[in-house]
Amino acid sequence: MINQALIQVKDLCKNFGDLQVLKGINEEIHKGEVVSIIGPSGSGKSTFLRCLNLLEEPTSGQVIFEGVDIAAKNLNIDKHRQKIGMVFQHFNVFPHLTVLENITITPTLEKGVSKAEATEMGMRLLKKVGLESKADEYPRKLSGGQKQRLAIVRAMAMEPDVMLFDEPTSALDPEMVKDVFGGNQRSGG
Ligand SMILES: Nc1ncnc2c1ncn2[C@@H]1O[C@H](COP(=O)(O)OP(=O)(O)OP(=O)(O)O)[C@@H](O)[C@H]1O
Repeated sequence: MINQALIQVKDLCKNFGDLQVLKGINEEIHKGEVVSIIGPSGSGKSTFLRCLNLLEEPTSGQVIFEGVDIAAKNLNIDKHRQKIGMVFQHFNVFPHLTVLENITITPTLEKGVSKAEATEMGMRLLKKVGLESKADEYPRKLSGGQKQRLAIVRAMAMEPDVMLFDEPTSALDPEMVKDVFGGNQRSGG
């Protein structure tokens, strides 16, 4: 299909008990777009992102990813999640693995990439974000911004179709985002 949206969100609602957090969201996101979701604390930004990879189950509505409804019974949710890189609010890097191992572990375990190939890709990604000299350090020795960059390249190592950042955009260095991802930027409230 020509110009099909990568992600289509249709009338998405999410309640936690009596609390209505998402009240009928409609949105389309296309390949190459960089979209920011802006809103007050507690307004549902994380909940929205988590609905996109079914970390939260929507109360109603649909999320269509690459033309497939992610709630479809026959959808392989693990395969779906592999296509979506997620950078969590507190970066969630593995403290017991080195910086390089943080990047190589998932592609080798989940995608069958060889250790040598994963290492080569890991070093390439670390170079891209200026962390190649930290490859053999443990994350506790990294600054907050460096941990963030590690979390980003770790997600990118799975070569996802989409990257979701569940963190304040103010914490993201716009130049770095542009450099690493390119793409068109768009903000949505
Ligand atoms: N698992 C849950 N159970 C019950 N309530 C929840 C749950 N997760 C989130 N909420 C509530 O849903 C609302 C939206 O939370 P969410 O984390 O999506 O907000 P946010 O916009 O990402 O906030 P912040 O900017 O502070 O990170 C909040 O009132 C929160 O307390």
